Amino acid sequence: MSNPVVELKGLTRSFEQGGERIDVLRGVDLKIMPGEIVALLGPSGSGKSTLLQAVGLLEGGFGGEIVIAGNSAEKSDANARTSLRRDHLGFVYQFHHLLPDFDARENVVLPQLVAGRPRGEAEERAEQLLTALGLGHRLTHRPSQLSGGEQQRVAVARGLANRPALVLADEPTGNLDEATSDKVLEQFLQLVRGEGSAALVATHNERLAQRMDRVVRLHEGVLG
Ligand SMILES: Nc1ncnc2c1ncn2[C@@H]1O[C@H](COP(=O)(O)OP(=O)(O)OP(=O)(O)O)[C@@H](O)[C@H]1O
Repeated sequence: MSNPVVELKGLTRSFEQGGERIDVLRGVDLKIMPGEIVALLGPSGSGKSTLLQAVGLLEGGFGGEIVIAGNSAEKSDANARTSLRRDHLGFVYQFHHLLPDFDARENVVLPQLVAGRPRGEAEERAEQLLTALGLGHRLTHRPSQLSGGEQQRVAVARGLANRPALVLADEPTGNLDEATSDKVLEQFLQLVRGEGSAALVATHNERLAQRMDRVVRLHEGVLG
């Protein structure tokens, strides 16, 4: 049997606020297998973003163990963690964070160049992903020339560009109206399934969560 793409064992995280300690994550256990799409539900402030930041290896300060594709993050130095992130993970945020001075295609090309892919191949991949998302006619538009839904679809293409084993998505459609949100999420799920990637998708939205393979709920610092 293959390795889980991510395994969390007893993950903890506390913050100090006004001299008071808040235990946000109190021992989170989670295992995601290749190709599995998991919805992470929980009310505002329950720690969904904090959990995604842990898995994304973007911040320290966590207790417990994070294993990405068989590699323990705790046992890796900063360079090895960067490689783990680059080789295995993709990110889609609620607000797209696209580079404003670059067009849609270039926003999807750049992370591939950083990962060492030749420009020609990177452009081909960017065009393929953007076309699959219905943006074949928007390749040379800059973010400011795109609608909110279009911007978010470019962010989806960028998150998938390097064929990550696991896509981490934090409220990927949270800033869109309901109809657009449904459409973008449907395209996101279809593309992730087609690519065979796994995904961990934080959302408040129970209805959208039901479209995924499995739902986990964050409540009082643990997953139920
Ligand atoms: N850097 C920080 N310093 C202090 N407290 C923090 C920090 N980051 C998060 N918190 C606290 O941790 C708790 C969980 O925050 P988090 O953003 O993970 O929740 P969330 O479930 O993603 O919420 P939302 O759905 O509103 O985005 C909140 O009470 C928040 O105030």
